Amino acid sequence: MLFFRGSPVTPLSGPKRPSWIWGYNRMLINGTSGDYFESWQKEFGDVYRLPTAAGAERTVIMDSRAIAYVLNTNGYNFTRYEGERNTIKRLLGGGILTVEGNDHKRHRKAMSPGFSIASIRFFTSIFLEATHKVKERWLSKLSDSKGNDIVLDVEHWMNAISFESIGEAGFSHDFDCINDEVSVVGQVFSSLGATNGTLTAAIAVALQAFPIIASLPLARNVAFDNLRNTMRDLINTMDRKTLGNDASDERRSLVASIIKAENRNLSQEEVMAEANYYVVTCRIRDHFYDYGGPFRLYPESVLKLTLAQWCLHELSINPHVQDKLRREIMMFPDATHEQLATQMPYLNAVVQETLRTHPAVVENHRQAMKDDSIPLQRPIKLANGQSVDHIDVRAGMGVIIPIEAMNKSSAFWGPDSHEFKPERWLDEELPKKVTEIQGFHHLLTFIDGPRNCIGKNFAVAEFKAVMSVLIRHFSFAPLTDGSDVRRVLTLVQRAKSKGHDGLLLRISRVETE
Ligand code: HEM
Repeated sequence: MLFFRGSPVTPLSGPKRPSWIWGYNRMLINGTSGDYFESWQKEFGDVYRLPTAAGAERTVIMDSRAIAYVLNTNGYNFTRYEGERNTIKRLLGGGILTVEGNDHKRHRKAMSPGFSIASIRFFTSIFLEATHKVKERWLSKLSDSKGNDIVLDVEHWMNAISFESIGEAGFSHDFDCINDEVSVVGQVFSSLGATNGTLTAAIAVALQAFPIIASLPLARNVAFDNLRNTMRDLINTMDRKTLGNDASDERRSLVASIIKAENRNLSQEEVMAEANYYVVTCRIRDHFYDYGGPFRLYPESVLKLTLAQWCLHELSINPHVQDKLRREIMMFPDATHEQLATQMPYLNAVVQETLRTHPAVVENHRQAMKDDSIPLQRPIKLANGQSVDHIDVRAGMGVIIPIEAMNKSSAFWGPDSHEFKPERWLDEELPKKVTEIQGFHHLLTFIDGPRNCIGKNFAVAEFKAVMSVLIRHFSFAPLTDGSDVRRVLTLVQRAKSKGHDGLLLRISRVETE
C-alpha cells in the first residue's frame, strides 16, 4: 500500500486541507504540534479529522475513553503503520517494535525482567556514578575559571551522561564519553548524522510514497548497517555465559537480561534487534515517532535526557522552584534509589511536571487493522449537527493521539495548563477530566496499554538521579532571561539557545557544607 486513504465511517468535522502534498504535516513539524491540536480541539471538539500528507487524512482523538480504547482495551487492533514496521526491521532488525499481538506479548515477557525494581535500583547506582563524573568535570572547570560562574552547553553533558549510562546499564560496556574518549560505538553513532526539520519533512513525504528509500544504499542506511554490525560484534564479545546465566539478577545489564531470555523465548536475531533498539533508544529513540508512515528513523543527537535539559531550563527561569527543589535534595546527601523513588515529593512533582510539559514524543500514530467502533467519554457533534457517543472506523483508518496537547490542553488542565507548576501535583486536586485520562499519572508521555513504554521507570530513575546530583552541587541561571531558548521540533522538542546548536546555561557552584 503506497498511500493510506482510510477515513472514519462517522462524518467528522475538521480543518480544511491547506495543501495536497503536505496536508498539515509540514506545519506540525515546523511548529508546536500541541498548540495546533489544542486550537483545533477548541474549534472542532475532542475528535476531528485532519488532512495529512499526500491527500490522506487521519482522525485526531482527544477523548479520554476513546484513547484508552485505542491504546489499551483494543490496543492490538490499532497497530504501528506497516511501512514504519518494515523500515525499523530493515534498519535495526525485527524485535519488539515490529511485532504485534501474541508475538508482541512474547517479546514483552522476555524483556520485562530487565526493568524489574531490582534492575532499576542497580541502574540508579550507574546513573548516579555517571552524573558524579560530570559533577567533577564541572567543578574543575569552575575552579579554573576567573569568575563565579561558567557557561556550559547542557545538552552536550546530558548526552554524555545518557550515553555513558546506557553503555553500563544496557551493555555492561564503558562507552567512555565523559572523558572525551570516542569509543567504537561512539564513532558509529556520530556517523548516524543529523538532519533538520524541513529536510526530515521532505523525506517523510517521499517515504510515504516510496518506502523503498529505506533500502537504498544511502549514507544513513549504511550508517545503520554499521551500527548493527558493531552491536553484533559487541554482544558477541560479551561473555554470554557470564552475562546471561551467572550474573546475579540484581546486577544484570539490559542486554544480559535478554541474552538470558534467548535461552527461553527469543531467537538470537530477536535478541540482536532488541539490543539495537536499546542503544538507538538512547541515541535516537524519539525518531520512531512523528507524523506517521515509514519515515521515522532519521537520527539526530537527541537523547533521553532531553527531559533533564528542559527541566534545567525551567528551573533556570523559575528560581523559586529551583530553590525549593534544592532544599529538599539537600536533605538527602547521598540519595539512594529508594529515597529518590519514594521520599522526595517535590523532586517527584518536578519530574512529573517536566514529563507533562515537555513530552519527548509529541504524538502517537496508529492504524486500525479491522473495522471497529470507538466509544467516547463525552458525546461529540458531527459536521451535520448530529450528536454521537462513539465513532465507527474502517480497517486502515489512521489515528493520531496528540500526546503533548493531551498533557497541556486547558480543556483538561485548566487556565494555567501551559505554566510550569510542580505544585499542581502536590497542593491541588487534579481536575476531574484529567483523572479520566489513563497512562502514567494521567499523562500520555509514555502512552498507555500493552505497548506503553517499557523503559519508563528506567527513564524516570535516570532523570531523578541526574537532578539529585546536579541541583545539589550547582545553581542554574539562564544565559540572558530565558527568552533566548527556543523549542526546536526536529522530530522531538529540543531546547536550543538562540544561535547555538545546544542549550547554554550559566552554572555556579553551590556550597554543600
Ligand atoms: C523520557 C524517556 C522516554 C519516553 C518519553 C519514551 C516514550 C515512549 C513511547 C511514547 C513509546 C510508545 C511507542 C509506540 O508504541 O509507538 C515507547 C515505547 C518503548 N520504549 Fe520508551 N520512552 C522513553 C525512554 C525509554 C527508555 C530509556 C527505554 C529503554 C531503555 C525505552 C524503551 C522502549 C521500548 C522497547 C518501547 C517499545 C514497547 C513496546 O512496543 O511494547 N524507552 N516509549
